[in-house]
Amino acid sequence: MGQPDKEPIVQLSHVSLAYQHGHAQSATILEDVTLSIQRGEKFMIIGPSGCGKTTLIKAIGGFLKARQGEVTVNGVPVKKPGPDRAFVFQDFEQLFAWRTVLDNIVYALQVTKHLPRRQAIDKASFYLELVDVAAAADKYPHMLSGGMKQRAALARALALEPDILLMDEPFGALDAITRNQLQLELNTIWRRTGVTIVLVTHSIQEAVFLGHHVLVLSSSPARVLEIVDTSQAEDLDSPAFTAHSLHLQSLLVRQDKDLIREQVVPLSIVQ
Ligand SMILES: Nc1ncnc2c1ncn2[C@@H]1O[C@H](COP(=O)(O)OP(=O)(O)OP(=O)(O)O)[C@@H](O)[C@H]1O
Repeated sequence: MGQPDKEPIVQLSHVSLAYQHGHAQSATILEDVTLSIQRGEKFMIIGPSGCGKTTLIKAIGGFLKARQGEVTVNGVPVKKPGPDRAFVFQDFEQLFAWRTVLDNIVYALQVTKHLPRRQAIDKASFYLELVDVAAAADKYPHMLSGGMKQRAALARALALEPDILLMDEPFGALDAITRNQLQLELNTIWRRTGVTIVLVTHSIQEAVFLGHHVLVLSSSPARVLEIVDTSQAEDLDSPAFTAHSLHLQSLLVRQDKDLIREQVVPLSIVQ
């Protein structure tokens, strides 16, 4: 696996966060979270159900404001969402239902990057090819399988050419075979684009397979339990893969009964 640059692109410094509803505030969700994400790395986030994984990437995305501490991207404090950060969610219904796949991307490029239509079509077509969904360019979202919808959502996010791709359980609702294919393809896309990927997952195996680093959050309020270097554990049959998987499982064993149930035996990845 290639190594990311040794230069932080995202930094969280003592970030604490609660949800604000008018004058009322929720319980603390993130507590004193400090971490660095290197430019060009694949950074995975795991933790117990409901601990605050989505909250953390939304804070990086600029959708939530820290109550204490600071989130910076490229050294600049994050105040709001920006085109340097693109999201892919678990939900299959991320695309506009009334636009074709191609038009979904063209529209995003026109609104966000103010590209002329011809240029937007060329760029959209390039990224549809890259994620292998060009054949569906003229289809509407309801005509696509779940896997194709996720490919299209990924193409739209990549077409914005963000510095950071923020992915919230992007493969969580897919069948095992499609999920494995998309994991492999995400690695290929990452090699071709070098984009920094921050990905939330419930799967230890996915985290170890894809990640250079895996952040393990504690149960509520979420604190950093450990950041594990998994950059040498891409090979599913390797002792490193099994050792990291077991280590992560042991970290979570008292935190989340859903993760305890997950098998740590390496998946057979479909090539
Ligand atoms: N808008 C909101 N207002 C108040 N509380 C919220 C809001 N959104 C999320 N929460 C709470 O914040 C906590 C963390 O939620 P979050 O979605 O970040 O967790 P998660 O780890 O991503 O969850 P999951 O494992 O289910 O995907 C939960 O207790 C949740 O109920």
